[in-house]
Amino acid sequence: MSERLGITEDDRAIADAVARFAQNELAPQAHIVDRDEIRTTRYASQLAELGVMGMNLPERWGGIGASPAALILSIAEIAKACGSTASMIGAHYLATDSILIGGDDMIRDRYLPDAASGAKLGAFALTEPGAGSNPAGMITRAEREGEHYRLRGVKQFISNADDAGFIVVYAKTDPNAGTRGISAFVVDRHTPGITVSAPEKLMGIRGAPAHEVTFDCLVPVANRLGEEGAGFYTAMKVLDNSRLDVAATSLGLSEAALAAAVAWAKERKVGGEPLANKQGIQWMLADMKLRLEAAWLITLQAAAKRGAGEKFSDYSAMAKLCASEAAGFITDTALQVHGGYGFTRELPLERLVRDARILRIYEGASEIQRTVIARAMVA
Ligand SMILES: CC(C)(COP(=O)(O)OP(=O)(O)OC[C@H]1O[C@@H](n2cnc3c(N)ncnc32)[C@H](O)[C@@H]1OP(=O)(O)O)[C@@H](O)C(=O)NCCC(=O)NCCSC(=O)CCS(=O)O
Repeated sequence: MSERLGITEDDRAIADAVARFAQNELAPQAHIVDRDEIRTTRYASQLAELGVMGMNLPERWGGIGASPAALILSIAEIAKACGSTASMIGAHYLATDSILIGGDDMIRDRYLPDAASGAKLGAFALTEPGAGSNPAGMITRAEREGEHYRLRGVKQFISNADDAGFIVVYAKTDPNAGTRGISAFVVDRHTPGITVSAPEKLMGIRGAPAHEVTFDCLVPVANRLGEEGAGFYTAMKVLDNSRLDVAATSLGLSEAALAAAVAWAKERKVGGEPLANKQGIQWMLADMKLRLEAAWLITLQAAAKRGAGEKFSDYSAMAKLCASEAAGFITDTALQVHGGYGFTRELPLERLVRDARILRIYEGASEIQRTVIARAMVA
C-alpha cells in the first residue's frame, strides 16, 4: 500500500507489524476459514499479543496508544488477509467501546484489561428481530428488581456471542421515554438465563458467526453503563467509531481484490498478449483505483477528525458509505477481470465478493449512512 497523507511513522510501524502477522498467519488460512466456517475467535490470543484486541483502548486499560489512523491501517491489513477476522475484531470493539464510552472507571477496570489481553472476548447486542435500522424500536426490557435488573428479550445477528466472555446489551428501562429510555448493561456470557442459538448460515464472513441470543436473566445494577437512559447516546457514539472500522475493513478487502486484478491482468494472456494491454481492462482497473483512493482519503479524513476530538458522525458515515460501496464495486469488478476463473472457488475473488456484501448492511445500512449525513447537513 503506498503512503498517504496524515500517516505518521508510528502509525506505519504499528500497521506493518499487524500486516506481517496477517500475511503470515491469517491469509494462508482464509479460504479454509471460509470453506469450513472456522471461528476466527481462535486468533484472539495472538491478536492480543500484537495489541490488536485493545487497539481501540487507552494504555490505562491495556491499549497501545494507537491513533485512529493506525487503527484504520491495522484493520485494513487484517481485512486484506481475512475479512472474517476483521469482522470478529470489529464486534469486539463495539463491546469494548461501549464500556469505554458509557461506563465509569470501576466497570472499565473490571472488563477492559481482560478484553485487551484476549482473556475475554466482547459481543454487542443492539439489534433485535423487529428493530434493526431503528434501534429505538427495541422491545428488550430491563426492569429493576432490588440490586439487579431482570433482563428479558431477544437480540439478533450478534457476532462473537457464543465465544464471548461478556455481552453489552441495550434494553429499555423506560418504554415510554423513546431513545431516552434505553440503558446499556455488561452481561457475563455464562449468566444463567442466556441462550445463544446455532450460528446463522451466512453468505460471507463465514468465520465470524452471528447468533440470535435470548435473555431472561438477572444483571447486577453495578453492570449498568452510566445512568439509566444513557444507552442510546452510548450506542450512537460507539457506532460513530465502528463505522470507521467497517470502512477500514472495506478498504482492506478492496486492496486485496485490486491487487489480484492487477496481477491477473499482467499475467493472463489472451490472443498472445496480456489482458493488461486491453483498454477495456485498463479502464476497469482505473475505476477501481479511483474509488479505492477516494475511500482511503475520506476514511483518513474521518479518522483525523476523530483523533482531533471533533464531532465526526457525518464523516464516519461518509467513510462507511463510500468505502463499503467501493468494496462492492471493486470486488465485483476484480472478479469480472478474472472472467470464469474468478467465479471458481480456486481463487479468492468469489470469497471477497461475498465477504464485502455485509459491509453495506451491518453497523448501519448504506441508507442509514445517507440519513446521518443528510441530517448533519440540515441540522
Ligand atoms: C438513524 C439513526 C442515526 C437515528 O435514530 P433516531 O432518529 O431514532 O434518533 P435521533 O432522533 O437522531 O437521536 C436521538 C438522540 O440521540 C442523539 N444522537 C444521535 N446520534 C448521535 C451520535 N452520533 N452521538 C451522540 N448522540 C447522538 C440525538 O442528539 C438525540 O438526542 P436528544 O434525545 O435530542 O438529546 C439511528 O437509528 C441509527 O444509527 N440506526 C442504525 C442502527 C445501526 O447501525 N445498527 C447496527 C447495529 S450493530 C451491527 O450491525 C453489527 C452487530 S455485530 O457485528 O455483532
